[in-house]
Amino acid sequence: MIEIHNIHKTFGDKKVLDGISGVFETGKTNLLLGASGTGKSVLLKCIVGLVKPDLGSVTFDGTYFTNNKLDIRQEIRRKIGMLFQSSALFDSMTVEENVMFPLKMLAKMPKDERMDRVNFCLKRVGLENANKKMPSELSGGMKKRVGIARAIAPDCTYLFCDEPNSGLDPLTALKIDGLIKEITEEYNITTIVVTHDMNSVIEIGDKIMFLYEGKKLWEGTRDNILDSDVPKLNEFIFANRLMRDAKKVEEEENGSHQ
Ligand SMILES: Nc1ncnc2c1ncn2[C@@H]1O[C@H](COP(=O)(O)OP(=O)(O)OP(=O)(O)O)[C@@H](O)[C@H]1O
Repeated sequence: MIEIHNIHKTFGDKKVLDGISGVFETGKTNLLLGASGTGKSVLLKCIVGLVKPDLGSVTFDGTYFTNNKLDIRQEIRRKIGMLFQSSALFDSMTVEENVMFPLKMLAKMPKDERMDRVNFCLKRVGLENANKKMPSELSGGMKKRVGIARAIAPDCTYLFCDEPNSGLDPLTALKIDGLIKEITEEYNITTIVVTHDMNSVIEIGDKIMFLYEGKKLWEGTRDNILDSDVPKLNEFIFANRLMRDAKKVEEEENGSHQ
């Protein structure tokens, strides 16, 4: 479980995060949802320690992270896997070398054990025969899969995904979402996904935090998001025609039951 308390961040005179608190649960896919520029990525970076909040704290499974001693922060960082928007694979390395990379950096693991772990992770994401391929030979969806394999390779406890669906067709996006959710549940990790994709909300939103202009306006699950009474959230959701239709069906069904 990750807890954040009263996170503030300002760049120059622009307040980007304005006192955000909340809990991200273990074994669940926790979404940070909001329109472009609302501070989702900055909040994610504050949580992983890539950006220092001006005020506020982050706690990983009860261990205080922000401003703690370097060795404690490093210990927590070792348990974090990251999947970046662009997949961020090393273009000059094969798939196998990309997934091996964090194992070489972080773990004192014998070579054959490292290789077993790489093969295990590639198999888990459905890429068992791609070891020797170069990133340039892969489709967007395959690159995301390699990114996921690399993120989970060091046996992560926390998984952070920044817009994992960007640039993917809807069917591939669905598969990547499904894979993230499956892995989260299978290994009981705490996953945070930054997204503005309503499909992801409906497919994998176990817990959703909606941000607007640096503030948390709503928190809930995919089961109650269509019933929110927060105007800014409704504006965001029902900009999507399918969501408007879903709401209409729900209202008609409720009407017919009364
Ligand atoms: N290092 C930085 N220096 C100055 N401003 C920044 C920096 N990082 C982010 N910002 C600003 O903070 C605001 C929030 O950015 P952020 O990337 O968190 O938005 P977002 O909600 O993730 O949007 P998107 O969905 O488009 O990625 C933006 O106005 C952005 O320009």
